[in-house]
Amino acid sequence: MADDSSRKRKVRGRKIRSDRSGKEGRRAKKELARKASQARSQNGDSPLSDPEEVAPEPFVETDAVTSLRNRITGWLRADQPVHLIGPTGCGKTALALSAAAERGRPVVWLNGDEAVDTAALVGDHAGGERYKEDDRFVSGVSKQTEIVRERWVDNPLSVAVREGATLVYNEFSRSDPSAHNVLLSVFEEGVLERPGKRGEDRSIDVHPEFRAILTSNDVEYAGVHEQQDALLDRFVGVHVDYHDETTEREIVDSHVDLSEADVETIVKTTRTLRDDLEVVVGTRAAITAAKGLAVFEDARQNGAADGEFDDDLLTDVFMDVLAPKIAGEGPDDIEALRTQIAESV
Ligand SMILES: Nc1ncnc2c1ncn2[C@@H]1O[C@H](COP(=O)(O)OP(=O)(O)OP(=O)(O)O)[C@@H](O)[C@H]1O
Repeated sequence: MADDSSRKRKVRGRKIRSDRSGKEGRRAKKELARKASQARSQNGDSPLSDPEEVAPEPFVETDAVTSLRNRITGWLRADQPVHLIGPTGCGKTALALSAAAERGRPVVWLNGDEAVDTAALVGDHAGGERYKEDDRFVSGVSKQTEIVRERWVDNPLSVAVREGATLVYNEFSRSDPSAHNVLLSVFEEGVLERPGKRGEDRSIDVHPEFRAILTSNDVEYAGVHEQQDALLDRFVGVHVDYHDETTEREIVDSHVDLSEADVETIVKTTRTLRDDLEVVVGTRAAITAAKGLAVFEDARQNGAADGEFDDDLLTDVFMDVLAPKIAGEGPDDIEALRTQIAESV
């Protein structure tokens, strides 16, 4: 990505909020409150969130970030589900939530994992509701019958399609692909089937404002299921790579209290490690390293200027940050990683 610092523009979190002020915002808020309380009374605990609450904070916008987010919101306006694909920790979730917040519709958040099946997406029977009915046959003689009525609870996908929310389905490729069969008819026919639900309202018509943003790491990363082509074909795929160096500096700077020179060194080191190492070194790694370096008192040699960290400590910090990525490997691999980091630092 080009490093275009001359045209850079930075906006911190609250900007989304101030842009959305005024009448339209108030109306949207009222509708949200109504929807949220409706869904809560039906479901007990609603998965709907206020878009302002999900807006990531801090959120740095440079031209590169803004243009990516505009692509996402543009495709959503064109009624296309968007699949954000990119390496771990490059900023997919932040972009997805920022785009979802920008729409101003309620947001439903879902996290993919092995345990997600169709019922977890759509809904399930949550036991029976018991009540007693009195039958009076003859005056003075009564019979009580216990009735058990099945109680259905909608899960996030059903709530999202019914309420016209923006669904943010994070790491969706971690879920079993068969759980996603119900999504095909959502995107193709505008109908959500609720398998297991009996009666006329077994299916829900998808609200015209329903939109979906899905994120996933590139398929080569371990532990990820390959999803069915029929589903992937229905998404627009936006590839998100690591941000340019200026953007990455702005992002790290927004998360920690360090000088510009310190942040510059940390980001440069991160980017060198990204090129040199086989493990994934995302922006999250840079932020975590910066958080450590901000508190370790022995981070600098005596008299060192801003941006100059003690090499051994810098190695230790990046080692700690990246070690989880080789968890389970033998001592040789751990040592090899340390040597590589020390050389890059
Ligand atoms: N524009 C931004 N402004 C501020 N912080 C950001 C921005 N983009 C990303 N970040 C931060 O960078 C880190 C990684 O971002 P994020 O979690 O969105 O990445 P991801 O690609 O979704 O990661 P994963 O694949 O692990 O879910 C987070 O700490 C996030 O807060």
